[in-house]
Amino acid sequence: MFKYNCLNPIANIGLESFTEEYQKVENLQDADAVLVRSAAMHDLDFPNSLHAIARAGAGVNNIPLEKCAEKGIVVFNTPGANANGVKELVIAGMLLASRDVIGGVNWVSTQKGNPDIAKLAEKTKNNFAGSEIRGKKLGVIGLGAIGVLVANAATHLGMEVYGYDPYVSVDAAWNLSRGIKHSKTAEEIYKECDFITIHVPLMDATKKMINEAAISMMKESVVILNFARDLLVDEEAVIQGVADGKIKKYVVDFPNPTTAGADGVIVIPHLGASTEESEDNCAIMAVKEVRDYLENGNIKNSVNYPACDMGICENAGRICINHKNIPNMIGQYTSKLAQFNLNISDMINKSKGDYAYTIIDTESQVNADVIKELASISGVLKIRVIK
Ligand SMILES: NC(=O)c1ccc[n+]([C@@H]2O[C@H](COP(=O)([O-])OP(=O)(O)OC[C@H]3O[C@@H](n4cnc5c(N)ncnc54)[C@H](O)[C@@H]3O)[C@@H](O)[C@H]2O)c1
Ligand SMILES: O=C(O)CC[C@@H](O)C(=O)O
Repeated sequence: MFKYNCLNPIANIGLESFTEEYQKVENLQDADAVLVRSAAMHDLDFPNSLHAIARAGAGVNNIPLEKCAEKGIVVFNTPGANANGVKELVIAGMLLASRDVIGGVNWVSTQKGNPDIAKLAEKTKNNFAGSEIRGKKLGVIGLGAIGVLVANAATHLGMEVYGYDPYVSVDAAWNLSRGIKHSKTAEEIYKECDFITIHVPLMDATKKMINEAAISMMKESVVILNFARDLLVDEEAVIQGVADGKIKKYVVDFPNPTTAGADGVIVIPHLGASTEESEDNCAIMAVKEVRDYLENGNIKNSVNYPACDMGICENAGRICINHKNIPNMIGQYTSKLAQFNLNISDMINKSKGDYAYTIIDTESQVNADVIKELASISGVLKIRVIK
């Protein structure tokens, strides 16, 4: 029996794909796996029983990835599963920044019961008039799952789109519409574009990437859209830019005391992925990843351990080892198994940065003594017997 804990509400359609072999537990300390959305996990203590954390979403800045890797806990996310939901809200954000729909709707609600509202609206509507996005230049920083969809959708709306991503994947590049201009520097985007949208992960290297220096290169009346993470932007500098008349609007999906209620800022309460479809997609993918890992030892879409897949075990035994990426680990495993006269029928070893993962299938079952011997090897972080 496997136990899982949910730190946030996870869509039922995903949880329903856990079999009767799984039990939901209320306490993380009892869990083999945790499902999470945006709950902050940095200050939590993780029990030795915990093998996996699945983020039903893309951003993993709420999870201590290194601390997890050190404990042999594999952290998964669900790449692309909520990208369409975010893309649609980014398009809405561009429209809301271009035309004062929010101001207009708010004005109408102040006229409740006014029999002359229709006539008054015709006189007043000019206050809420705006401009169109067709023909404007959009700069997309970060061409991953979301950035590619935003860039392609914007070209279909008649925008001239510039894309910047020094680490763009081959798949993402293939998926980009041909009309998108490839910017080799972020500066080109800052200097050229009327709308700038960022879709990069929050990491040390990207923190406050939109800062005073970046803003100073931007065009007058630029619109900045941030559906990635608030800490990517120096929001004090943005608010100053709005006050100076340089920035027309800042549209952001992450409310905080700096931006809530600030002039020229449209703050959305983190709704990018809050659609039925995105929540379902993320939950289904997260549960699938957890099940494949707990039941077969396979890793797909991990952010702190390498991808590693040996399918379903058809042999007598399977051992999975999370370990440091240092020399001679495989040599030590094979010689320990040889000491116990265990024949290896299949084996795979993959690494990612400082960490590595090995799956070993054996021709006979492994007993507790073998596991104790393997676990005693320096550099082994976690060891599991799947079969
Ligand atoms: N508002 C929401 O509800 C919501 C939903 C999903 C994701 N997000 C946020 O959006 C981010 C992006 O999501 P995604 O699914 O597109 O992720 P992704 O991993 O598919 O794409 C991120 C892209 O950013 C690029 N990148 C990294 N550093 C860069 C840099 N310095 N300059 C330019 N590009 C850089 C990467 O190469 C990658 O292509 C997530 O990390 C998350 O923080 C927010
Ligand atoms: O779970 C959510 O609602 C938000 C998810 C989003 O921020 C992400 O990074 O995927």
